[in-house]
Amino acid sequence: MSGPRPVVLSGPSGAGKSTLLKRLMKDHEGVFGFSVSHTTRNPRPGEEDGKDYHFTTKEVMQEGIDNGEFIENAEFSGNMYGTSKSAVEDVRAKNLICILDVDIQGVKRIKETDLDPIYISIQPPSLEILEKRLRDRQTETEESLQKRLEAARIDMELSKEPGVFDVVIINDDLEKAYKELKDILNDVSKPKKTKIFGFFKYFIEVHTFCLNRKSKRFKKPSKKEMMTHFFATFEHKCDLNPSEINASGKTAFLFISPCLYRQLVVHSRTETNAAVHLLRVNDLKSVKSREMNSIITPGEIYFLICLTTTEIQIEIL
Ligand SMILES: Nc1nc2c(ncn2[C@@H]2O[C@H](COP(=O)(O)OP(=O)(O)O)[C@@H](O)[C@H]2O)c(=O)[nH]1
Ligand SMILES: Nc1ncnc2c1ncn2[C@@H]1O[C@H](COP(=O)(O)OP(=O)(O)O)[C@@H](O)[C@H]1O
Repeated sequence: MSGPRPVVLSGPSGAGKSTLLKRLMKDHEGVFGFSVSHTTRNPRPGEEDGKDYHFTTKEVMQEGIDNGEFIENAEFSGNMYGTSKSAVEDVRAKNLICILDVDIQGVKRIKETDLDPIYISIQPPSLEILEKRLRDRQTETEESLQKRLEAARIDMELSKEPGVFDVVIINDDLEKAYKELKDILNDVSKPKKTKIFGFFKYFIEVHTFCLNRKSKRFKKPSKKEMMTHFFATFEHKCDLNPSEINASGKTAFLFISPCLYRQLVVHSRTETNAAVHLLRVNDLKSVKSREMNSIITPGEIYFLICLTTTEIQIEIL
């Protein structure tokens, strides 16, 4: 799948996943998008259908599962939960980093797919504290609380196994846990390695531009600025394979950092760490300033490449 790596948040019910997630989404609007799961459990007060979950029935959900509409699904505390393909695709279509909140069964299922996310486990400091938080939350009956605690015991054991999670965060102090999560996601949101499938023969126009730090308006960089950026040393490589391109005849705009552009121009078969951002728009004027701000750092010089296709495949590894 293309785009930045998704993020899977898992951990026992009551560990603090939703609390951390909600804060993250609020503080980083336009960066992360939540994969809205389906569930057969009843909505809690304040939960919104289509935002927190797609609340559904067992029959409807089973039909969707049978029709292959789900990436994964699991039973938890007597209810069905599942991630639909469209939940993830909706987030990716908006160019956002997809965050999934799934239980340990979901983690295992996702590992069998090609989603390739970062796996983060949020753990409580202890089972006793978890129980207290769940009781204080006042969302569970005694029966569902006991089921959650039972699942939590298994989850807490499994999360200690090496290789299951990339990172385990102990949510003792909320501020500390939030900072840890933010730091990890900060790394994730920077593309590490980018694979680009050949498109340079489809260039129709190349512009250089820079967003003015103060006015936030575009300006053409000076020759000196350009040269400094353009010839900046870098040792990354870029893998180009023109046969992979699937031209549709439309125009797309590719915002590309100078070092990668230079690699493309020199036509070398190398790899790159350069940040690449693809905006699927047919008209530059339609790019909202919020989208632009999440892509472009004011003061840095970019190349804007107009391409004759919207079907460029960019895989961020
Ligand atoms: N496998 C799977 N688990 C999910 C999904 N959505 C939520 N869950 C998990 O289901 C469990 C129960 O979620 P929920 O009923 O919202 O309770 P809460 O986690 O205590 O707020 C949690 O461990 C979630 O991570 C999903 O789409 N797939
Ligand atoms: N670090 C923390 N310290 C104290 N209470 C917390 C902390 N993190 C979360 N909580 C509280 O614990 C309860 C469970 O958190 P929640 O985010 O709903 O967990 P989850 O989504 O993992 O089920 C909530 O009432 C929340 O306000």
